[in-house]
Amino acid sequence: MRDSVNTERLAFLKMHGLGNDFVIVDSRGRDAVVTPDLARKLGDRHRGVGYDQLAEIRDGRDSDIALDFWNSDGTRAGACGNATRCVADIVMDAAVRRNVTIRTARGLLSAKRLDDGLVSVNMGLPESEWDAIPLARPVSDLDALPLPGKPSAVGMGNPHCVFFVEDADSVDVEDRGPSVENDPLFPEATNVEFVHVIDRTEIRMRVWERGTGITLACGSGACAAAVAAHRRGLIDSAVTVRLDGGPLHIRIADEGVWMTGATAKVFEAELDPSMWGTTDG
Ligand SMILES: N[C@H](CCC[C@H](N)C(=O)O)C(=O)O
Repeated sequence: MRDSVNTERLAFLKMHGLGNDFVIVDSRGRDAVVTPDLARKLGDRHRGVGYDQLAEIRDGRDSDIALDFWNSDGTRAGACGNATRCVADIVMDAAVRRNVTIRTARGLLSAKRLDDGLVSVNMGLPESEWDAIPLARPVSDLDALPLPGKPSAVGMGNPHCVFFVEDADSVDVEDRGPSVENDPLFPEATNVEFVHVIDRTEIRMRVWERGTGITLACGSGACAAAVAAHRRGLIDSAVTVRLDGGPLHIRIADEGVWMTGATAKVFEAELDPSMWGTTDG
């Protein structure tokens, strides 16, 4: 019963990966506490804490831990690469280990600590069928969607629509993002990436995230952009994706798409009881 936890203070951790920022709630050993209502309240940068995604850590059954992801508008996300790296970071630290397995809606992911301290996660294989991404109907070519600009569709456990543009820095992301996010071609809406290729090992990307808006980085989006660029023959299998918040290193391998980058702890705090445990409609 959620009412029974109404007077408790809810501990959380704030972290970010390249400015893609997260609230992390550890619900191991108890029932899940995050609801759409709580996710929205915490996601409010004025009246709550503010985050791009909320990650709730759950007990793993066939894995070390499980993770649920929420967007700041209270919707769920099937994948979140940067939050996965952040949580992997603290879980590996606490257990004095250099690897961890994580069950997500997307499947079983594995993460590891590299010698330079960066955290690497295998985000799994991209979805390549229209109904797995998902799209609303079959298309003849995932790399030439029937939308202006002929973007690519990539599923990384969540949907991505990748536009190849002349100059990602001159795209009005706030203007173009929302209409693509909600285009009927994407029955569950989509994340939207604008990408230009610098050379075969480097691309520049800016992102509009489903359920959140502009963010400084998007890990699954960086994977999707690399997959789309690779499918088009524009890059090698290892590439640095230059995001507004910094670089992510992506390597497309037979076993999945590896994503590597920095993670940072910001603060730990407790949420006032008045913020949560209230009705969810
Ligand atoms: N920032 C996240 C992606 C969030 C995707 C979410 N906005 C969705 O609804 O799919 C990442 O690092 O992968």
